[in-house]
Amino acid sequence: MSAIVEFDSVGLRYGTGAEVLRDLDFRLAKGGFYFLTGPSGAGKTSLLQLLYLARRPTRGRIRLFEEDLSEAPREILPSFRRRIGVVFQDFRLIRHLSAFDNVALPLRISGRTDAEVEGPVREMLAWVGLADRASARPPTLSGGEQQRVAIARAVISQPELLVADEPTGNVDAEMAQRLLHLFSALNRLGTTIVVATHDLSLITSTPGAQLMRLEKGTMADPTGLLRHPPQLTAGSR
Ligand SMILES: Nc1ncnc2c1ncn2[C@@H]1O[C@H](COP(=O)(O)OP(=O)(O)OP(=O)(O)O)[C@@H](O)[C@H]1O
Repeated sequence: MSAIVEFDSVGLRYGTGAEVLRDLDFRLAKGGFYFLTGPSGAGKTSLLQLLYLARRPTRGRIRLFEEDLSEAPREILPSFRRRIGVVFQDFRLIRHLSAFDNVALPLRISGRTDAEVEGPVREMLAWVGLADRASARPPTLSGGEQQRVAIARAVISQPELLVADEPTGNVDAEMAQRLLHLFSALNRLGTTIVVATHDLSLITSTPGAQLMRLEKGTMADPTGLLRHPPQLTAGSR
């Protein structure tokens, strides 16, 4: 089985509190599209933070990109993080950079020249409906506009794994569908997608996507599909 993510008996606690994630055992297939749902406080953001290596589990093992990273030295984590695109719930845009420069950042970090960055960034800003806001700085953008910049930044470098925390929470239904098309297009190019959302319309309009549901820190997996996902390849749906 080709898994991009494997959780084995994973638990997470903050400080000395009770575990907020418990006994997580699941695999995500390379090239899959997953929605993560569950009530507020169920642990969705915490689980995503484990996925994009912002936290380490307090118990169990996590394999990502076929490497066991549970106890990997901190110095090697940035090289893995660069393979992951993240849409944070609170956007985390760089305030003093324009929308254009925020979106360009991952490409510049990977060594692209200004000439190579220009076209893709303009195209991506146009796709998320912000062609005319390229030079605006985040504090002058609305919440929905900031969210779209954050999404553009996360997908621009076609990461192997995209992790998005409520990525359509601040946009209207039409824009939410448009952003979902962007995720689906990225998925067809091979990116594995994990989206935490409460928005059922996103889930029902994405055929082939799988649903993960967290309840009080544990994963419901009644069909067993998360432990034994079917083989998926890019473009298979
Ligand atoms: N930094 C932290 N320190 C201590 N407890 C935390 C921290 N972050 C989250 N928690 C607790 O962990 C539990 C899970 O929170 P988490 O934010 O992961 O849930 P969620 O499902 O994403 O919720 P929501 O849908 O409201 O965003 C909650 O009980 C929360 O209070």
